[in-house]
Amino acid sequence: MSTPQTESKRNAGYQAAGMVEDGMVVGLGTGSTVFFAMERLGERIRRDGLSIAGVPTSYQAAIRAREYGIPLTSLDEHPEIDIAIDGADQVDPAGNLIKGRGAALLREKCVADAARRVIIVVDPTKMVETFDALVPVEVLPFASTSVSRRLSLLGAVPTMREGVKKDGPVVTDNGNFILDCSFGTIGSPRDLEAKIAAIPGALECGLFTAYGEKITVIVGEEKGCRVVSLR
Ligand SMILES: O=C[C@H](O)[C@H](O)[C@H](O)COP(=O)(O)O
Repeated sequence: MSTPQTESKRNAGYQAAGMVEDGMVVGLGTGSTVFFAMERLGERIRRDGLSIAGVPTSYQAAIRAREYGIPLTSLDEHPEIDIAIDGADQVDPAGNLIKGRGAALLREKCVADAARRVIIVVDPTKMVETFDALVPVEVLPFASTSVSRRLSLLGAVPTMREGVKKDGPVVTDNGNFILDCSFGTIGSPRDLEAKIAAIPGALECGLFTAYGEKITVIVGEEKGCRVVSLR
């Protein structure tokens, strides 16, 4: 059943797909919103002969892209990406992001970093003034307890993400665990990202604060969508 939120996601995804040009290498994010962009890209490939290659950020993105007929390539083949389309869990007015609800944050950050332009597609519930969502941290299983302790010292309440229809921890596409960290309200996302990055065994976190200059945020509405100007 289609809900207003689904329509918002669809409108954002379709708008982003319209920004892709012939011949581009496209980063394909993970999650429910970016799937609409992939759906529309698949239509453009079939209907208009659009020629692109996608770099998937997860098994889920790769599987869905194949279903939509989007040819795939890799970050090894294309260490520079023309445009990446991805979702987010929260977006602040400067274009900082929290990502990783789907545990794809590590590859998503590699792709965002490699991309010349990043299009973030969200529904209006994701737009916030200040971050307060859980920050996922991908951790090396060997170091999960020591990383958890260090995160606690930074003020987090870390919880190991558990599988659904699988007992025990979520194992990411990279073979690691996820610690979901509650920090309450986050005053300086950039500082926090840097502090987490300095913990050995914390492989990446879901705070994305380095890409505001190349990010365009498309907020889908029930009817249409708007492009947000970043402050
Ligand atoms: O790991 C998952 C990703 O960061 C997603 O892009 C993010 O969680 C947003 O997903 P959705 O579009 O389903 O809300």
